[in-house]
Amino acid sequence: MTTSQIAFLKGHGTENDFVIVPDPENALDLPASVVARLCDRRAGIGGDGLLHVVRSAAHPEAKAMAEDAEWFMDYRNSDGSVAEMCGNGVRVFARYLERAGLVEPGDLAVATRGGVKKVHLAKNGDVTVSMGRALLPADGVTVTVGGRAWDARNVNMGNPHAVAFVDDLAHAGDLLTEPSFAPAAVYPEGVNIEFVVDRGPRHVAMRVHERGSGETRSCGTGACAVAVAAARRDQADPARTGEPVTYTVDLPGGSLAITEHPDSGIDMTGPAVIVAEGMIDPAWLETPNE
Ligand SMILES: N[C@@H](CCC[C@H](N)C(=O)O)C(=O)O
Repeated sequence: MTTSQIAFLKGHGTENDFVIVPDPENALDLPASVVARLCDRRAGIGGDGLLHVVRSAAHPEAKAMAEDAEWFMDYRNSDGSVAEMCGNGVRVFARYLERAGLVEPGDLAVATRGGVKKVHLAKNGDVTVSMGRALLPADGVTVTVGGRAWDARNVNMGNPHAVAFVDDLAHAGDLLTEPSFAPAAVYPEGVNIEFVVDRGPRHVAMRVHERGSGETRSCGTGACAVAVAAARRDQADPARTGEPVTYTVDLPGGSLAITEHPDSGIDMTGPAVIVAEGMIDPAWLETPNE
């Protein structure tokens, strides 16, 4: 880690919160241990994850996308692990780019490990991300908490999800530990697990246990996975009906609107807010136990 001052910002999307570290030329060494310390809610800045803001051309994982998207979201979970995609993160990332004057307001593209995502920053503060298509592997998955078990739907939004429809969100328990899932081989890289109840027509509520972060107050890719699973359950698959379908997904931190189109994938709309900016104390960074 470098000893010079490092700028950071803090932001959130429906209370899925992130430490944002601008590093255009990819000059910082951010090992998992440093990310975990920065995301620590008591001894660090605190966040569900970290958004490392790097020019695509300067990052080996993003170089190939540099012509289509100038900026790469190098996303990390709060335990320091790498994830393919973060739906709330990409909205907050776009909000940061606009605020910093690094992109024009309106439409932009962001490179992620899950591919290039098109983003629209609306004047009312909402940000819409085109998330691409969901994959629906046919594996049967069971999620268990306490004595209860549910059949879950395997949905891949670039990152892996298991969606379980439950009678009561309280049945997910305290989510302080990861729910068990089987067979483990379906998710060799781990999984994000969503628990869902119905609230009304095309309206659901969910809780999530995120891989690498624990229970969070929102998960954008999770909300998309839930909307897709609900549409299949409700016989409203746009590829069959030819009509787009929109679900409102309530999460502990707010609501997201998820629209699945017959041929162009999934749009997710919700707020994205920058709440603070500051400098990381280099002395703190250099003394790992403080
Ligand atoms: N909160 C995110 C998802 C972040 C990544 C996830 N924990 C994983 O490891 O796949 C979102 O808003 O999508």
